[in-house]
Amino acid sequence: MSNLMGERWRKVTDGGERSLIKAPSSASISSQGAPAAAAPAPAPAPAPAAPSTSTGDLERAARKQFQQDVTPGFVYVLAAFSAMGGFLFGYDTGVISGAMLLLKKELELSALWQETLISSTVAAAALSALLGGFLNGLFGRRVCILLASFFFTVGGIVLSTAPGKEVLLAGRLIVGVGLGIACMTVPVYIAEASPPHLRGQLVTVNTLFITGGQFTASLVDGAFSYLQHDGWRYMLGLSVLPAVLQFIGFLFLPESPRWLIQRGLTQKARRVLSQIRGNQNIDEEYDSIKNSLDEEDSGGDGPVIWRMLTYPPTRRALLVGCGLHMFQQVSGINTIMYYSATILQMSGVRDDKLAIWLACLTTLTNFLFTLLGVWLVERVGRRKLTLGSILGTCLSLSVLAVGFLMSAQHSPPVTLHPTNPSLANSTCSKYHQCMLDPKCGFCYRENGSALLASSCVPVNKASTEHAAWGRCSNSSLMKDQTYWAYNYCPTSYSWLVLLGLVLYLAAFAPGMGPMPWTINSEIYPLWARSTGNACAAGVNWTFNILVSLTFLHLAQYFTYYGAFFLYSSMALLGFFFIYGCLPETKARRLEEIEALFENQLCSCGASDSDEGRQVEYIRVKGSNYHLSDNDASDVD
Ligand SMILES: O[C@H]1[C@H](O)[C@@H](O)[C@H](O)[C@@H](O)[C@H]1O
Repeated sequence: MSNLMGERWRKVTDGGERSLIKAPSSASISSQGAPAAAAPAPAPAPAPAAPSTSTGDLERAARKQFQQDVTPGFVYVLAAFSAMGGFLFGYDTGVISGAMLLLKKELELSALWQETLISSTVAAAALSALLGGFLNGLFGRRVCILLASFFFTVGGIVLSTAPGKEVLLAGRLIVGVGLGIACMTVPVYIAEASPPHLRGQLVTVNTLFITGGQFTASLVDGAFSYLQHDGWRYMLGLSVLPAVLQFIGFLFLPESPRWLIQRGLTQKARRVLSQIRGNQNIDEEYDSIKNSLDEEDSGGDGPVIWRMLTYPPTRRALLVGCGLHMFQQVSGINTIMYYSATILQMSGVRDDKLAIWLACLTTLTNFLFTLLGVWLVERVGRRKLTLGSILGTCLSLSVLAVGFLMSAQHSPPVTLHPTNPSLANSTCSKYHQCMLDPKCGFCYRENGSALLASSCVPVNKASTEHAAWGRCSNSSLMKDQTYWAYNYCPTSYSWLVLLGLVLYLAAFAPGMGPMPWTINSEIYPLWARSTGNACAAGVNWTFNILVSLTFLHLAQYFTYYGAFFLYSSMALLGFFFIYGCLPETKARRLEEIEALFENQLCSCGASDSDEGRQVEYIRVKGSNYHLSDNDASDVD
């Protein structure tokens, strides 16, 4: 279990074999591989002895040199083709909201069918992400990505040609299976093919493509919303194009070198490594992967998930990985994306078409701030980026909640009680002010900033765009500055809600959006990587569905501001979790990262101050020693 020390082997040019790899923090040194709970408080790392300093310098110089070598363009092509999986993820999850507006009219879908069509994809994705872990280990990353693009293609064709809702459901399920496999495989494949100094950036590009897919979906939704008949077929079917492109691309792209080495296909692995590293010397990287596999102690026999749970470093990594995905979802990103149209309506955008186009602004903002994340990830590191992001997310959610609270407290009063026989039975008649009640809407006239003749009326069950009866029941009656507000109330605090929305996206998108995917792709040792990512992706989709299905009920029983305060408290909890448990993985080789989880969870905050500190190990006649424990003359 020598890699418990974070120790790895390097071949040096003079033919001697020396290990002088930095350990993650002083804590892991003091424990010397002993169970972390028993480890004393970490002592400051002693200064390395002279001989190792020079070799350490060599090591650093070599690493710097490696980073300065021009990275071959091939790795970018590989990342871009892989990230098309991310694009399809974003497109297929994003496009359905616009398609549903047309579908429900054309196929006369009940609320239950609408919900089923939307959530079936997410549920299928949750299950197939778990299955993807198994497929990844068995067939490799490349085959899994090919499989995912095949599912996306078939799903897209089925959806665009569906004669009825049952076939539509089948299409959505097929797309969901593709989604689950792609979302867990793509980050792993990119991480395994990237050089360490670019890994964070290239894996984060995958999330950039997710948000790019969501943005494209909102544009396509906007464009085809004018095509009332069959517009949804184009919306749902367009995803076939990138899926086919990815499939063709992957016929020519190589398998992950790390998976090949794990399967014993070493010659092939060397060939692939040379191909993706261009003219660089691959011996060092090859040896490091090979040695880490040879030294790997996967905690005994049994299914991988069992071995992960019974081996403390992987158990901790799994907890961190799944926790990150859980906090990503419970801080409400998908509610915000879904709810942005309403937020915009609250701010006075009443025209439906305009609201659709403005919703593109939300997805564009998400995309642009994810781009900021791509830029920041290798500069500030994963830990600081995620911490800053979740703190900002927590604060902006509070701004949103306060915005909703103020709007509720200054809700416009009901001034007109129209007489209608059905009114007597309706809960809407009991309200004295505009209320967010799924059964009622607010019909009013506006004169400048004054609201006149305002009444609370039941919503038309067939279309929430109109009231069940009265002035707001028909567009032709709604002249003379008469408006129908459903799901929102006219308010003068809409600016606060809008500010909260923009701040939220600016804070969430660079960190909490991409980092759970990026970090999960790098924290597990090779033997546990597919399973770890599969579980984490499963957690992501499970909480995604939980949060989106509960939002409306939450809002109903808990009020809108209550729901956002709840998300904000979740984000605060997430901040403490990340502060305590997430170590920095920036610029480390994948093979070094396991060592970061040797210490007890929730000791990572302490390692902030250790950043940049280099502690070196040497291999001495078959044993591991910290250099300071021994006479430097023992060194081989
Ligand atoms: O990382 C992504 C991204 O941030 C998306 O915008 C969001 O919709 C997904 O649920 C999430 O996993």
